[in-house]
Amino acid sequence: MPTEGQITEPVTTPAVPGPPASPSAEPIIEAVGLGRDFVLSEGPFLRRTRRTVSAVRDVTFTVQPGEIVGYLGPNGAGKSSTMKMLTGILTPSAGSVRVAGTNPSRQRTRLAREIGVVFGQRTTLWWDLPLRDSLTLTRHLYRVPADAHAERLAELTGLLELEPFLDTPVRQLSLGQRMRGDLTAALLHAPRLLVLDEPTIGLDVVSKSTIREFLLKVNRERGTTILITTHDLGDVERLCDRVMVIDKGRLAFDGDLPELRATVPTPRVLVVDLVAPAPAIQVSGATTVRVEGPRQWLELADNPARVVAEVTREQEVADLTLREPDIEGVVSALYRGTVPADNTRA
Ligand SMILES: Nc1ncnc2c1ncn2[C@@H]1O[C@H](COP(=O)(O)OP(=O)(O)OP(=O)(O)O)[C@@H](O)[C@H]1O
Repeated sequence: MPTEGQITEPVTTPAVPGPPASPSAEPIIEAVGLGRDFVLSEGPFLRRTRRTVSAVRDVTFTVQPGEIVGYLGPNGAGKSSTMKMLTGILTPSAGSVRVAGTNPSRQRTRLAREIGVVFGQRTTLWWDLPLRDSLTLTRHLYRVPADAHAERLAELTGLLELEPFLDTPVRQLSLGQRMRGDLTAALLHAPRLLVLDEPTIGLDVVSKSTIREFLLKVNRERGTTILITTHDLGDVERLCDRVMVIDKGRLAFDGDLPELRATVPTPRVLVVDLVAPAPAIQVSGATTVRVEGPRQWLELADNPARVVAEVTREQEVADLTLREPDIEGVVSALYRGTVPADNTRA
């Protein structure tokens, strides 16, 4: 079904994918002071008032070729509005954006050669056609040469295990199968940039894992840059070199996962399994925060090696696990606004 993200004009495409990105390359995305307002009419007829909602405000960032960047934020934060500006669906109200050397809203056809877009909640495939026919139509839309199409389709079919359902109408595919089809359609013209809006939404753990591993492979082997919005922090942990967090339209964080963890003082936790239940362990440099039978949880304020040495010297230990700060806790603290909004690179 055509969606607002679907490309409706035929475009030409190079026959072979470009080489992996070099570190000195130009940014593939460059947003400077990007903003988007919506004017809403509210209230009863004849007494309508106009209100302006700033969905995106003064957002500045660059993405380099070959990066995998997560674009996170709570509901209504401005993620989709940003994605729509990057893909040319919306025109910015303020600032500027360049994507793959184009002005997205003015050069949609040129941009379409360079990017692939997947919206997890919608499909760009033809609902009533078998997946194979849908992908053939995509080939014509992008004017991919037949031999290059056959080669890429074979490669993507192998990687995403599409063979068993290539001849099934799209409407009969499971969500996970459809998503694999959508990813194939988005990549058949070998774009340099893949923009993904919630690509794992509603999928089971196996399908999520298949898609994550596939995306990593595409990034590593083809150098495809990936920008992904997701509410699934498993996607972030497995895929993203870098995350940006947007909140109330503004960029609240831009950095890598260790930097993100460091924004919230969440201690590391040592989980100790004793051979038998015992009173709460007392060691310097750690606080026992929970005891359940033989298992105890110690929040570390000190070097784990020193605490582990002391615990094992004084207790009969069956097993030990060191848990890094939970990324989910860090992100929800950011969403709640308990972290100062000055953690951006821009
Ligand atoms: N077409 C529109 N008209 C009016 N307001 C809009 C429009 N699109 C978005 N908004 C408003 O802009 C703000 C940001 O919305 P946006 O869809 O970009 O958020 P989001 O981060 O993608 O949210 P979600 O995670 O729920 O998809 C919200 O307040 C939303 O109501």
